[in-house]
Amino acid sequence: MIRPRRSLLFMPGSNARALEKARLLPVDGLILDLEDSVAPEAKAQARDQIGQAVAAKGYGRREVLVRINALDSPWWLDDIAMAAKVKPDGILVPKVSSVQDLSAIADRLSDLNADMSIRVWIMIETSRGVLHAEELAAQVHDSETRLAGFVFGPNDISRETGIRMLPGRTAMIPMITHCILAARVHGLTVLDGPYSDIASVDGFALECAQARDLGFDGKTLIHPGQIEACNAAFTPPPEDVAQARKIIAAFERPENAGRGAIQLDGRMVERLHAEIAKKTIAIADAVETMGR
Ligand SMILES: CC(C)(COP(=O)(O)OP(=O)(O)OC[C@H]1O[C@@H](n2cnc3c(N)ncnc32)[C@H](O)[C@@H]1OP(=O)(O)O)[C@@H](O)C(=O)NCCC(=O)NCCSC(=O)C[C@H](O)C(=O)O
Ligand SMILES: [Mg+2]
Repeated sequence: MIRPRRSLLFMPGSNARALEKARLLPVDGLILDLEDSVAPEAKAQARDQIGQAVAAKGYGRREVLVRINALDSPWWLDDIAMAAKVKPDGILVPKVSSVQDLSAIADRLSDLNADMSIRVWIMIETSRGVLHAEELAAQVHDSETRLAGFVFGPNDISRETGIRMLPGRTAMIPMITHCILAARVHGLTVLDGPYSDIASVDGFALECAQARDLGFDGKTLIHPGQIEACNAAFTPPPEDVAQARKIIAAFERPENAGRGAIQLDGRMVERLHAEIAKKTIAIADAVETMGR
């Protein structure tokens, strides 16, 4: 069954209250952060806190990822060792730019004898990472890499390139689309980065709708107030589900058995639309099963 990843909420590993609160939040996943939201002097305490929280296993069906520090930092080896021990669903590695980076992560996990259930997610948030996105995505075919998906990182992209983060993201769309295409070619999940203006309800709703329409599978969040709108944007609405069922039923009729294209309610529908319809239904069913 498809695992819905409409909403994954980042929270600083140093914030005990947030780690506790997350057990009840209606998100599809959590990203317990050791990187940018944790000050250097708080890294060790945050690592311990995340280790205890993950080991306690109170997050139900929510997918739990631990974002470790970047490979050029002094902390990533301790971070990954903690993750190997407490077994979250995955680690999220920031600023991955090359296949060599992915190999370094795989080698370290292997040296630690880490359970193969721990998947590797990478943030595409450097210019080199974007340029190498297809090569990186292709590594999913090497099971040793454990690669599960991409998370786009607009803040770091903006920092490195000078591209400004503006409503509508016009200047960033080419690189977003490049990453989504790379992910799709190799069957990876791809999640949008966070939206920082937590006070802007309308701006956030627009960005969620845009992320969905660009083809992202879901979006990462930074505040509980963003969950509901994000889930709503990435949940197929009942009318789309009803239409999807209608398309599938139409192609199952004996008179349409040999046809590639049919007319349904005044529109042309092809078998590729039946494939899309099946995915819509699978996501809707999975969301219903999760009960959110
Ligand atoms: C942005 C925040 C620092 C705001 O925190 P705060 O001022 O405390 O917010 P509120 O008073 O509105 O909080 C209300 C209650 O909600 C809880 N809360 C807040 N945020 C979270 C959260 N993320 N997860 C769980 N719970 C949260 C508060 O504890 C309050 O609870 P209560 O006490 O019961 O009232 C803060 O939201 C925050 O730290 N957000 C996450 C920041 C983060 O993780 N950043 C890193 C990821 S984004 C990134 O790195 C960029 C990316 O890499 C890129 O390059 O683009
Ligand atoms: Mg970043």
